[in-house]
Amino acid sequence: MSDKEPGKKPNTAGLRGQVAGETALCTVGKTGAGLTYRGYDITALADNAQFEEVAYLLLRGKLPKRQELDDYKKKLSSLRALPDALKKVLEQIPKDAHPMDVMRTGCSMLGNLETEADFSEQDDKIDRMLAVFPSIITYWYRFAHEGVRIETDSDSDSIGGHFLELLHGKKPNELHERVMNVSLILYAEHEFNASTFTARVCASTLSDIHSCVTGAIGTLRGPLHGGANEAAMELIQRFKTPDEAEKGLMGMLERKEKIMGFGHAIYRESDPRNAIIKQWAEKLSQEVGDTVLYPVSVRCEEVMWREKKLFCNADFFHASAYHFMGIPTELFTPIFVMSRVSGWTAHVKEQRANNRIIRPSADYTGPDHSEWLPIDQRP
Ligand SMILES: CC(=O)SCCNC(=O)CCNC(=O)[C@H](O)C(C)(C)COP(=O)(O)OP(=O)(O)OC[C@H]1O[C@@H](n2cnc3c(N)ncnc32)[C@H](O)[C@@H]1OP(=O)(O)O
Ligand SMILES: O=C([O-])CC(=O)C(=O)O
Repeated sequence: MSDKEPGKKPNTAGLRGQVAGETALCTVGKTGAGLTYRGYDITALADNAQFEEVAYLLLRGKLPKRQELDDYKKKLSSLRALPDALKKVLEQIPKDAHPMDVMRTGCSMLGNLETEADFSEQDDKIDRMLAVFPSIITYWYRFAHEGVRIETDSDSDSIGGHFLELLHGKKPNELHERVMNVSLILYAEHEFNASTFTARVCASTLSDIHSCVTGAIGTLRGPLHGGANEAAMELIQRFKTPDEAEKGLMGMLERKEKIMGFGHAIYRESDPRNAIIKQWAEKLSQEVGDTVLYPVSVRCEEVMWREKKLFCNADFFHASAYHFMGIPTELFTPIFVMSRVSGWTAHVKEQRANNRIIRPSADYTGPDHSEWLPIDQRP
């Protein structure tokens, strides 16, 4: 049922439709605009930009010139090493831990070792997180699963290429590096989504940058938000053919189950990131000779639109795209973190620059007055 029906009171649960602040970073679902970062259309960015260029745009307020981008990438490449104390902590985390919990702990530990003493340090702390997050997740993953202590530098000058190189122990091919770059751009920023709002609430108390990002990681972890890309993978892997997928989805819809990777809190007809990642998923599917996952994903998309007018969000085709590049499913959401840390921290900077503590009100629904009873007289 649409909230827009005449006479129907809008459903504002989940703060839907409420303006909770200002931002110059991003528009989501604005009529005719789709998704923009500082006014740049997401398609133009995904077609032309490097992720580091987009991070610079979000964090420094303008696209870098050639020399500025070269310097920025050099700086990020120089910040990839893990402190020994952080390696020790990562080595304690069990193999069956969720990698998002590893990211959360990794970020928090980094905040203990390299604390932001003063907001004047924020840009350096942010650059460090952008540079070191791929090292945190791949160091833990390969230590926990293969028992190796990897070196965390690589020849790759891009964050996406660097991640793949550390994960697989070899340089990625051009297509994979390109897709990682596009993926990181698509996930970089999305206005007042739940994890970004978490970061801003934390920032509004004048807390430190690692606390803001640690809280945001915890919020992104849930399957209704970033965790949906992993859940989407689990879904599509259940089906061996498109017909099986159709039957399976129809059953799930009948049982009123949530289908992960579909729907959105703000977009109503499509998520502009989907068309972009879908094209790349198709290219990757051809590269690996896949005849199952991509056609199954396409059928899921058709069925969900036909039955419920629900469309794929950014997460759905990311699942098969990442899978085709040999990325383990449980690392999908940490990749989202490696990207969204740019958006989160750009929002923290924006909040700090014009701050008032975020403290909304609640409609009280409890009893009017409760009479105190001593403990042994309580019913
Ligand atoms: C990068 C990202 O974070 S994108 C989001 C990733 N999350 C997912 O993919 C999880 C699956 N999707 C969902 O749970 C939801 O669509 C959300 C959380 C993204 C948005 O939630 P809401 O804003 O509450 O959705 P919305 O108001 O559009 O829901 C309308 C109706 O469609 C249903 N619906 C929405 N998405 C789905 C879905 N994926 N599967 C089945 N039904 C759905 C809702 O249950 C609701 O039904 P109701 O009116 O009977 O209660
Ligand atoms: O905007 C949202 O609610 C969720 C989302 O798509 C994102 O954070 O990328």
